[in-house]
Amino acid sequence: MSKDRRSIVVTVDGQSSTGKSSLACALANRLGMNFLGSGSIYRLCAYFMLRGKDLEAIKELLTESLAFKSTQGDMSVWVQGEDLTAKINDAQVTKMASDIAKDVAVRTQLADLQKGFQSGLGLVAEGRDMGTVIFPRATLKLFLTADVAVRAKRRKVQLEQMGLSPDYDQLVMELKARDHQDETRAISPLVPAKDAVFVDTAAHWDENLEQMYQQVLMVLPKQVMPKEVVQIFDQVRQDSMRYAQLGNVSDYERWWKGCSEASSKKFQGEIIGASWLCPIYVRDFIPDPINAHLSILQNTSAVEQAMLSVFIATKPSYERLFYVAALCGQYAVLSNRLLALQDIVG
Ligand SMILES: Nc1ncnc2c1ncn2[C@@H]1O[C@H](COP(=O)(O)OP(=O)(O)O)[C@@H](O)[C@H]1O
Ligand SMILES: Nc1ccn([C@@H]2O[C@H](COP(=O)(O)OP(=O)(O)O)[C@@H](O)[C@H]2O)c(=O)n1
Repeated sequence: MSKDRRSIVVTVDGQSSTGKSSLACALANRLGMNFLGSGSIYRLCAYFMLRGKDLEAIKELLTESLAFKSTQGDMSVWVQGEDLTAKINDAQVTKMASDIAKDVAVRTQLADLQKGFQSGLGLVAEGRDMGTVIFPRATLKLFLTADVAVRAKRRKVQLEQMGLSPDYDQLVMELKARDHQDETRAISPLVPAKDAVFVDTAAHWDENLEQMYQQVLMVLPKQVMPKEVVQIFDQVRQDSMRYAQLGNVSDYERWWKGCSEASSKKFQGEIIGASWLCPIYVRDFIPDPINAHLSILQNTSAVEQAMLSVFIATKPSYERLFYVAALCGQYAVLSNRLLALQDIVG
């Protein structure tokens, strides 16, 4: 069965403390998509079980009132309006979460809850089995890695910020033990999906986020665009690179004019309003507005960013939107007239 073009899911799997939840939550915000923190769901389940609640009641409670919030590089978890982030990160809940995660009844109930997050514009789902078990047909599967020493150091800082006092050596031992337990369990073990893209998160947080965002930009348009738009897009991409190398803008404009007229005829009525959207977004992505026209030609990923932004901003049907976005992309790459853009933006 082919992947459903309309359903965008980005999965972020990986070992403990590689940055799954904080990076995936920030990525979801940047993309304007829903976020699912499956690790927190296992932690909450353990937390409420320790307080005597049964699985059904926990599932109901979380379905009704679970919320994730992203705050400056960290993610917080709220249930019934209460921030439970620190409480679900203490050592007892952490160990219990990994223990109950081996239980098939727990996994089945929580799988239903997790799949329910797939609505709206798209979903970024974080956890250990998001790409392998819960969303095997995801649009993009990222798998985060980092050395255990790096992870333990980060986890120590994170827990200290929550008011806890962890010991570094103890954390290294716990991380290794939990990784081993998660990797070797019989159901849904922590393994990279066959089609996963690896991201080493040893780098700076912003750099990791940018890298993940660029991965989305690379796959998303092709995943959801109709074939004929993919062809247009590829052509724009190739030609823009060629012309950027040659520095020959006028030939490029001539080509675009013909192409644009043909597209306008083909998608008549579909492109209303599109011509002004793209310049606004491209302007936001280009750090040096004076040389924006050159940057656009030299940096084709700006076109992809523009397309994605238009997609996020307008939210109509994917088909229609990507006709618009592809044409916006052409416009951005080819128009090459900063004054005209400013005139349009006003
Ligand atoms: N470069 C980085 N990449 C990912 N996380 C980082 C980075 N630098 C610091 N961190 C911090 O590491 C901690 C662990 O990240 P978290 O998202 O909770 O990991 P996980 O969900 O994989 O256990 C967080 O406090 C996060 O802000
Ligand atoms: N999709 C998931 C997410 C978490 N889990 C379990 O839940 C525990 C806590 O997950 P977490 O993502 O909050 O843990 P960290 O990676 O933050 O250390 C893990 O040790 C796993 O055993 C899982 O089995 N499947």
